Amino acid sequence: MLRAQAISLENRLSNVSLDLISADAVHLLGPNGSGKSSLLNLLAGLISPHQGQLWLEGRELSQYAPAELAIQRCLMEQTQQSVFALTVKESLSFFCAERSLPDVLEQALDISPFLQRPLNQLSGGEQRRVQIARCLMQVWPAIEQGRALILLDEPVQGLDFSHQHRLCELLNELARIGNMLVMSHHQLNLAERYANRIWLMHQGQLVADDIPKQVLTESLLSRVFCCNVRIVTDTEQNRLIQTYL
Ligand SMILES: Nc1ncnc2c1ncn2[C@@H]1O[C@H](COP(=O)(O)OP(=O)(O)OP(=O)(O)O)[C@@H](O)[C@H]1O
Repeated sequence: MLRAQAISLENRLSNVSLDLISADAVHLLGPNGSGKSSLLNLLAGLISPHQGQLWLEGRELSQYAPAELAIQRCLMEQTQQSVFALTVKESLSFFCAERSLPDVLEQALDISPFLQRPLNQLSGGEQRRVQIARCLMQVWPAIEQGRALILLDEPVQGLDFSHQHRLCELLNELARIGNMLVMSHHQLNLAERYANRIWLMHQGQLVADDIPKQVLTESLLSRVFCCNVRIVTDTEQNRLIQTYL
């Protein structure tokens, strides 16, 4: 379990309290600048709150040694550029020692066709898929045991629709076996379909923490995103969220 109690970060986050439990698949939503990346960095233990406290499995997050955290929680940052001219394979082994790519990652992320190619010559979406694989492989033994904390900042950015769905299916499966997942993004319909809980940020505050049906409402989304939002239901009773100015 990960618990944040009244955490604040100067001018970025204000008085955020939340609990993340085993098997949670949380989608973190909110307008640009609302504090999503800041919150993920705090939950990862990369920065410390100016006020409030964070606990991971009952222990203060600040008490964990970096090496201890590195085998239990992973954070994929929104922008991550390789400074080395490595192939995809070299890049994966550089970050993940001798581990080979697990089959479930390969099935969802389709990386093997470009394993021998230089990372910096891949398309944006292909690079993103490698970045996700690298992040998950960092904590793969913990993931297999269902005790990892997986934090992903905009992992679907740049992915085509098929890979967006395949990634969300994979992540939900990892959550189902006990891992804790938080992923930020801007795709309301993905959150509706895949989140078991949504955290909605607005101006540095957590303004909603609930199941998709409670958070994804026309009135709340319109207010937070300053946009018109319409929710329609198709013939199979799926809710589809439309946005327009
Ligand atoms: N390192 C930093 N130091 C000071 N302020 C920062 C820093 N990084 C971000 N901010 C500010 O903190 C606020 C929250 O930024 P954050 O990156 O957390 O938002 P976000 O919700 O992830 O946005 P986006 O959807 O654009 O990625 C913004 O006003 C931003 O300008």
